[in-house]
Amino acid sequence: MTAEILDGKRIAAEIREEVAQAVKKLQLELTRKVVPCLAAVLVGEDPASQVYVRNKQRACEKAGIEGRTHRLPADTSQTQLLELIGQLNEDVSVNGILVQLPLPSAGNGGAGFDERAVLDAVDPLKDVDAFSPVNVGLLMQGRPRFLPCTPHGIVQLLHRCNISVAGKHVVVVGRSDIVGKPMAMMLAQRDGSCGREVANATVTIAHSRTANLAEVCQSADCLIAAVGVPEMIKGNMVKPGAVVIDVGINRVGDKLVGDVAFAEAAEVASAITPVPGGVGPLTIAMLLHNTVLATRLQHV
Ligand SMILES: NC(=O)C1=CN([C@@H]2O[C@H](COP(=O)(O)OP(=O)(O)OC[C@H]3O[C@@H](n4cnc5c(N)ncnc54)[C@H](OP(=O)(O)O)[C@@H]3O)[C@@H](O)[C@H]2O)C=CC1
Ligand SMILES: Nc1nc(=O)c2c([nH]1)NC[C@@H]1CN(c3ccc(C(=O)N[C@@H](CCC(=O)O)C(=O)O)cc3)C=[N+]21
Repeated sequence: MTAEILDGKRIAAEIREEVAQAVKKLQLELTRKVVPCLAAVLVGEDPASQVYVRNKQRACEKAGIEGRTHRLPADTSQTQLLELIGQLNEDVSVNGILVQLPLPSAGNGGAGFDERAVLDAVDPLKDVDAFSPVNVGLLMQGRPRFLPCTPHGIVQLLHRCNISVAGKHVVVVGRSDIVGKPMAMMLAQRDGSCGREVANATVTIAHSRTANLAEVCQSADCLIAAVGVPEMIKGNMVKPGAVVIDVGINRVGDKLVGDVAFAEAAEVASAITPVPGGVGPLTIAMLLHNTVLATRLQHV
């Protein structure tokens, strides 16, 4: 193996420590004691979400943030879910709201959800995922309030590993609202609003309809895989010396694997993120960061 392993876990710990300091600093600025509070809403039993919720709760506690998880059964109705979000919006002790995606689809006891309507209901000032239309719009315009956690984590990882993508070709495989789309937008920014050092990339977005995906990937100086298909990016799709960022979290048997065939890709790449211990921990660190930012917006 030749590639440098980019230690997301270590960098996430560094960021979490900074967040813990930011919590203390905020508390010194305020006259009455405020403990930042993140409310997560988990409907049903999506496995990637379960991992996330578990790790998030621990990380909150360590950073001096209160984590509350609202677990709802898969057959919860849209109205009930919207009612809970309404309560969390009103509750001044709640600073950040996160609705775990994906919401259960119709069939497993429930009628399914209108995901868009649910995300629209979250108060934009508490929208620590940055999924609400206001926050997506602000990001598109290059004046973000909250940056979405996973892409922001990747920006931080690149920056803190001294990897610049300015002028380079980045291929993002995946165009979801949660990872691929905002990732592509952030890396193409000209003005440093999403992290100066990593902006100015030339970005290609690839997806399930991309023709010649292997060739497109081979042309990437930096390849970011956010697909949700275990180990679909093979070693021969990676350009020698490329930086490979694996966003995928796939449970295969009792193991977590990424979207990249790690061992093969690590033979070719100059640097690569592992799964676990890569992007996942950074997502959580940036969520904590956003929770403190939200608390500041609401109190200062
Ligand atoms: N590490 C972390 O912190 C996080 C990890 N994840 C993980 O990242 C992965 C992606 O998540 P998410 O973005 O939400 O996933 P989605 O399922 O929402 O999106 C997947 C994207 O990949 C594309 N795609 C699917 N199959 C192929 C294929 N064979 N070839 C090319 N493109 C393909 C889809 O294309 P099309 O649009 O055409 O359907 C779609 O754009 C998952 O494993 C998820 O668990 C997610 C969030 C955070
Ligand atoms: N509204 C919403 N926002 C999200 O950001 C969101 C979501 N819904 N739904 C699910 C996906 C998935 N996701 C993960 C983030 C971190 C880990 C994580 O910490 N992974 C560890 C796993 C360690 C382990 O427990 O084995 C790692 O990669 O090292 C996992 C999964 C966020 N997501």
